[in-house]
Amino acid sequence: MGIANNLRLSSSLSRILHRRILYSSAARSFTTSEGHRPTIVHKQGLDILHDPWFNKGTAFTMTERNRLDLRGLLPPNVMDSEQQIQRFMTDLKRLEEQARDGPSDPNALAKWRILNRLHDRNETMYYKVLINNIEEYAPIVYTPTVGLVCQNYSGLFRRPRGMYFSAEDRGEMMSMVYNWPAEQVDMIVVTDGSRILGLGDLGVHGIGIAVGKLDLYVAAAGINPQRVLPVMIDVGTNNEKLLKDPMYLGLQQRRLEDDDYIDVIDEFMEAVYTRWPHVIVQFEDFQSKWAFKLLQRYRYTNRMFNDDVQGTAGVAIAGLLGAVRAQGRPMIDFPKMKIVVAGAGSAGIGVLNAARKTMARMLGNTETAFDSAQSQFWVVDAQGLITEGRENIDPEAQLFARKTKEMERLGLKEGATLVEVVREVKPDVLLGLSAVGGLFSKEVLEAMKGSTSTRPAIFAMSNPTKNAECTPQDAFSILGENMIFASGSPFKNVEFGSGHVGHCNQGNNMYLFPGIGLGTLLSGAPIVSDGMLQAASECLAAYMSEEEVLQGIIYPPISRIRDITKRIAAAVIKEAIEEDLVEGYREMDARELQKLNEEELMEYVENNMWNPEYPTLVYKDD
Ligand SMILES: NC(=O)c1ccc[n+]([C@@H]2O[C@H](COP(=O)([O-])OP(=O)(O)OC[C@H]3O[C@@H](n4cnc5c(N)ncnc54)[C@H](O)[C@@H]3O)[C@@H](O)[C@H]2O)c1
Ligand SMILES: O=C(O)C[C@H](O)C(=O)O
Ligand SMILES: [Mg+2]
Repeated sequence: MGIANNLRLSSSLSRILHRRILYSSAARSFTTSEGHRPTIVHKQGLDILHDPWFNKGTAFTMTERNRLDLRGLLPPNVMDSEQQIQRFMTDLKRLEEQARDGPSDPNALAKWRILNRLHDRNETMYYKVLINNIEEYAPIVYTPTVGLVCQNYSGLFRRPRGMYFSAEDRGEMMSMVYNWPAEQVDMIVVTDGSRILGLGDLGVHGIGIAVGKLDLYVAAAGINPQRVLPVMIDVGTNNEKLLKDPMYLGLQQRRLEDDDYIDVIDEFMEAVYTRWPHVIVQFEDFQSKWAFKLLQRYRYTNRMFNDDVQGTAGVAIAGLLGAVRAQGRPMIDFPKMKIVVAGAGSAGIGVLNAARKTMARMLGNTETAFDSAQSQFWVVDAQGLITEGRENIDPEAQLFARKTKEMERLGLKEGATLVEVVREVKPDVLLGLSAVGGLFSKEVLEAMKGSTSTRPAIFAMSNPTKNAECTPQDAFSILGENMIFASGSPFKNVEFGSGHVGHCNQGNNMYLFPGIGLGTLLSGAPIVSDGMLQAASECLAAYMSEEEVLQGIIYPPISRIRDITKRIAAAVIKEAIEEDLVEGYREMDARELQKLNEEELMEYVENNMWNPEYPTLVYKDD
């Protein structure tokens, strides 16, 4: 704190000095190093970016950014006004093209723009619109449209939202963090843009994901929008197109690696926790090689979690338990399920680890229980079935490598194809987190007909829509009305004509992360423990009634997201109390929190959720 305060003092001192120089030089018609007579402004930071008279957006020079406390509030690439206009015009023209050959909803981007403009003008109204119409607009501000937004970000960028820390800012982050105007920040969603949905490395344009996730934090969890902060850490990009694109908004250099990379993330973490010691940091869409390492690095000392690894795991477990119940079987039959997983990245491995632990717990947590649980999974990645025969196997996937001898008995070899695996294993569940659209081809789905389950389940969890492993139409048409279907992106239910409906569940981590964040915040727990994550997942699993699961409805509709989030937050707090992790929040201290019964806990959560209502404003000069 001491260092931060000193930095802060010295940065305010330099601001005053700058101002003096500006004033006196203006009085003497002094010219700047840029050769122009300066315009005196009485604003700094976000105030100047939000003022159409003075705002220059990405054209603020580095000198001006330093002088006006703008560092970190804009993407790092400085552009001249010609480049800015070119970027704007390219985007304007693209709108016409999108109307012709755009995504399934040709108006999705136009809707995003209109909502985004409302967000800039009137935050209360924006969230009221979003909450009241969540079913219609979640797919615009969140998945899948948010993916398209990130892909088109250089054209869509207008007013910055959130903070940018780049590799060029090393050594400066501790002071830059004070450029953010809010004294309190509860929730940060941070990405390095390296794996945006299933769209790959989108570099600095990945900031859209952090913005979209935080929109759900406000809409679903009632986190105060004045206390959320989307963050992009720009360590470069390995996307060849972006490296050459003159319109790219980020650093045009290859990604930092090894210790250089870790140093940047460490510096960012130190800066934000110094200014806001109680903030929760959600890591989002980091490529898997960093997702796991960073999670291990910070999870035991910081209030943080990785949504793709841990949030996805919880949502998948809840859905898998739903699929067991949908067969009319009790949840404790879960360890008998045979599960084929396509994709062994951050999400796939996260799901596998959590599912293995859940099964082992149900079987008594003994060594044999873990062995037996492990044998329920077959994992296929880009190189096919993972066995012990795999060379250079990822350490995270090692646990799930199948024994060569056992596989030979099934006629399967190292690297066997997905269709071969499905044909031989006859799994209850086929779950995709591969980011490969259409991976569950006709052939694979035909092979699933051999499933030994009375209600086979397909989880096509990859995002956005085009990356889904299959559509519900494909799955239901081949596997019949009785199957269970979930997808990461929203799809419409399938009508069978006979009045019967094939229910399309949205298996997306949006059902968990808002409740995990809110519960952690209100408990004051210093870390997000495995138990808290498990409690969140169990709460989601228990949310659906017997009648609903029997109809194949294993996740709630998004219209109920605020209600489920509230319950999940309460379950997370309850678990934190049981683990003696609570430290309280604001006027609710740990001891009082421990005394609350379940009903009071729900009330406590509800009372701390922000609602989009206009407050009465009174002017006070300070
Ligand atoms: N529904 C959700 O809530 C949710 C949550 C997290 C991630 N996701 C989605 O999951 C996908 C993967 O995310 P990730 O972080 O694990 O990505 P990742 O890049 O870390 O992993 C992708 C994995 O898929 C494997 N793969 C590639 N081609 C394959 C093929 N032909 N057959 C089988 N496997 C193949 C790769 O080898 C790798 O193991 C993304 O589309 C992401 O949007 C969805
Ligand atoms: O962002 C989403 O919709 C879910 C998930 O976090 C993903 O990376 O796909
Ligand atoms: Mg994600």
